[in-house]
Amino acid sequence: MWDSLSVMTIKQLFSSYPYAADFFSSLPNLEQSEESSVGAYFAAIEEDTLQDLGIGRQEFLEQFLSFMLQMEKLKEDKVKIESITIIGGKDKQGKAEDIELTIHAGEIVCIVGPTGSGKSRLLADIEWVAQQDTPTNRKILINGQLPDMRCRFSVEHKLVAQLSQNMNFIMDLSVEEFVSMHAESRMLENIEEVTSHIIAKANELAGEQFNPDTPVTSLSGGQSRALMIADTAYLSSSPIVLIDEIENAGIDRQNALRLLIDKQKIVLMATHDPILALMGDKRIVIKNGGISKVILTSEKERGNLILLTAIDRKMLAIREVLRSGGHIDEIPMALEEII
Ligand SMILES: Nc1ncnc2c1ncn2[C@@H]1O[C@H](COP(=O)(O)OP(=O)(O)OP(=O)(O)O)[C@@H](O)[C@H]1O
Repeated sequence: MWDSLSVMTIKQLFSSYPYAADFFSSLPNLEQSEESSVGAYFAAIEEDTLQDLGIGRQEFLEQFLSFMLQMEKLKEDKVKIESITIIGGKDKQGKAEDIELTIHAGEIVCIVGPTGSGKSRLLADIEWVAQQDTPTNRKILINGQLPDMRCRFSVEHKLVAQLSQNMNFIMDLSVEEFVSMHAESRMLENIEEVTSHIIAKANELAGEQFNPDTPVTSLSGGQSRALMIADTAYLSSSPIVLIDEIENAGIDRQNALRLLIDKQKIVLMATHDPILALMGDKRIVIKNGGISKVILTSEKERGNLILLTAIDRKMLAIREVLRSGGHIDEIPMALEEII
């Protein structure tokens, strides 16, 4: 199998692999600095002269496979997250935030509040595993305890997958190359199948279709978002998913959220959208930089989701007419019929 891997594929594998430098430094015959040894190995892969570094191509790749498996195992052992706890800090005026909120694996928690109130800040506190060292002075516990500090600063122990409002690609790759590189780094067997599934799902979410050979740099904001949502849903192993306003991206947001929900994960989502907010188990209300209350989604509210979804479908249909250059007065069913 290894012999059939092209030098290009091996290079792609390493450039997408976050622990490539750790792997290279675990190899023998490294008298130079870590950085130049990585360079030396890269050059040797490129020129197919690994033998000169005292390691055959097959042996090199087998060592890489076993290294990757060890890293995955380490990650699973270390990052079994059952809960996160937010311990209150202070609001923008310095008033104490009197709260201790624990969120368990499998829960979906929405964050609501006016523009500029501090929703993204709360997500950032969780992403950074804040320890009273952010403007809010909040503290985040993992499984009820102070976290292992490695999970704050190392890519290797990263707990969080984040879908932020702004998303730009800077790589010169096609959509297919981008997704399959990620799938390869996750050591999946059916890379082609997973890749085309992710691209198909992303296209379901995005309004305007794109192809596997579309360069990632030419995707629109909504298309990039759709691709990252599908990619996160199928390939991310992070136990916590943070989502900042999927509603603004012009994508099918209910479908997007359904994709991201995983019984094992903790999902936190900042939103201004009543439908998404009611799809959560509870919602954190932010006011003036602080958590002002936490509301459990009631059965009555859930019941209203049916009506809200019908209104939303109507609005989507109207938007479609608008997007395709039609007249709004052509909509057959009136909005009053729903309400
Ligand atoms: N408790 C706090 N103490 C000090 N600064 C804060 C606090 N909470 C939020 N901020 C700051 O307030 C600003 C606005 O917060 P943020 O961007 O999180 O708002 P938002 O609710 O996400 O807004 P939008 O809905 O427009 O995205 C940021 O600069 C943030 O760092």
